[in-house]
Amino acid sequence: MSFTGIIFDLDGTLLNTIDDLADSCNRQLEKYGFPTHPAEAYRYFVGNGVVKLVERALPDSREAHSILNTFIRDFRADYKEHCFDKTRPYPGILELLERLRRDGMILAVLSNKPDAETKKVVRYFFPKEQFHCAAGHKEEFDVKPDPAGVRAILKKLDLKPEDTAFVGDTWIDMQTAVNSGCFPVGILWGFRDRKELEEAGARRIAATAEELYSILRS
Ligand SMILES: O=C(O)COP(=O)(O)O
Repeated sequence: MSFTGIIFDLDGTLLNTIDDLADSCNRQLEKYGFPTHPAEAYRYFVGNGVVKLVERALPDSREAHSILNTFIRDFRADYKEHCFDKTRPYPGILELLERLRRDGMILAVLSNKPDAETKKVVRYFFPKEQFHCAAGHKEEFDVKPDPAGVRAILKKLDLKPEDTAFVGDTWIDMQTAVNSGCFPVGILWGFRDRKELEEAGARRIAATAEELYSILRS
């Protein structure tokens, strides 16, 4: 396969965001008097966007349902303040992106994080010219695995799905690739395991950033 463009998932693929997401959400749970969760549990709460994350973290009670929207607002405000505390790029990621950029690849990010938070962390952790486009979830699109977000990026960057790889760490990302006609590449350093990626349609799977480079440039 030779690709012209690569779209990356963000949380669990480029950045290890789990501790800041868990800390922010747990702070709100404490504030509202609900039980908190270990950071490990958030590996399965994260992936389908902020609404699902909060629904999974809150108890299934009338009281919790009634404060859902306020809770989401408070969580987002807190996360915006703390999204750089413990978050870091995974090993080898900065070098991998720089190599791909020097090779002339067109690089983009598509996250289920809200668009404002996505742009904020991408601006903070990566050089300005690294990505041709970085987008999160916007009101006008459904979240991944709906292909609308990918289609908007392909259109904006004048890329064809068959020339584009989609790289991610969850079934949601692999299904997004399948649904949009991009080539699904799974990675193993994120929040989920090989079985989940294979069952969701991953065509190749990388265990290290070096291996990912070989897959993307083979
Ligand atoms: O915020 C989420 O649910 C996940 O974000 P991601 O799409 O970058 O993994």
